[in-house]
Amino acid sequence: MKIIETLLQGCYVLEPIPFMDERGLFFESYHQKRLEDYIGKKINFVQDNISISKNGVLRGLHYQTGIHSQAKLVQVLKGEVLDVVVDLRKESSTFGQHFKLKLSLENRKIIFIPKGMAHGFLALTDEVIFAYKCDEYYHPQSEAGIMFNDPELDINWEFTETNMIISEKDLKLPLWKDRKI
Ligand SMILES: Cc1cn([C@H]2C[C@H](O)[C@@H](COP(=O)(O)OP(=O)(O)O[C@H]3O[C@@H](C)C(=O)[C@@H](O)[C@H]3O)O2)c(=O)[nH]c1=O
Repeated sequence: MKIIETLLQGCYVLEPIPFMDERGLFFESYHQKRLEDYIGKKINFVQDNISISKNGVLRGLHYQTGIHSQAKLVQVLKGEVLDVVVDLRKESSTFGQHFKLKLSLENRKIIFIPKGMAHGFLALTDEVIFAYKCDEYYHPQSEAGIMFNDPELDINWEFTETNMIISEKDLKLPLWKDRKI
C-alpha cells in the first residue's frame, strides 16, 4: 500500500497494491498497523458505513463537532465520485483550504481524513457505492455541515448545479462563516 501526502496536513491518499489473475482482482483495502505506523498515532475505527447514490447526488459537506469529531477512511466500491475534504482546524496552516480527488473502483484510491475536516462527495456515475470507516460513532446532536457551494470555500465541483441532487438537510447547511464549531 502506497501512502501519499495531500496538501492538507494529516490527510493522506492510500493506494493499495492490486493483484490481478484470471479470476479477477484482489487488494487489501485496510491495514491498521501500516496506517498507524505512517500517521504516527493509534486509530480505532468503530463504525463502517455504506451509501448508494445516483449520478449527480451530492452529500456534504459534513462533520461532527467536539468530542464526537470523526476521522474517516473513505473509498468507492462501485462507480466514481469527486471527493472533497475541507480543513476546519484553526491552528492548521491549510485552514479553510480544500483537497479534492476522484475516487473510483478503477483507481482504488482511498482517503484518510483526520478529525477536524469537513467531507463531501459528488457521484459522477449511476449507483455509486461509497464505503467509509469512522473512528467515532454517529452522534446526531453533534452533526454539522457547510454549504457545498460556499463562496469563500470556492470549491469547483466540475458539475452543473442544476443537475445536482441534494438533500433538504444539506440545502439548509450554513455558510462557512456561520459554521458550527
Ligand atoms: C451518517 C449517518 C446517518 N444515519 C442516518 C441518518 C439519516 O436518517 C440517514 C441519512 O443520513 P445523512 O443524510 O446524514 O447521510 P449522508 O448525507 O450520506 O451523510 C454522510 O455524508 C458523508 C459526506 C459523510 O462524510 C458522512 O460522515 C455522513 O455525514 O441515515 C445513521 O443512522 N448513521 C450515520 O452514521
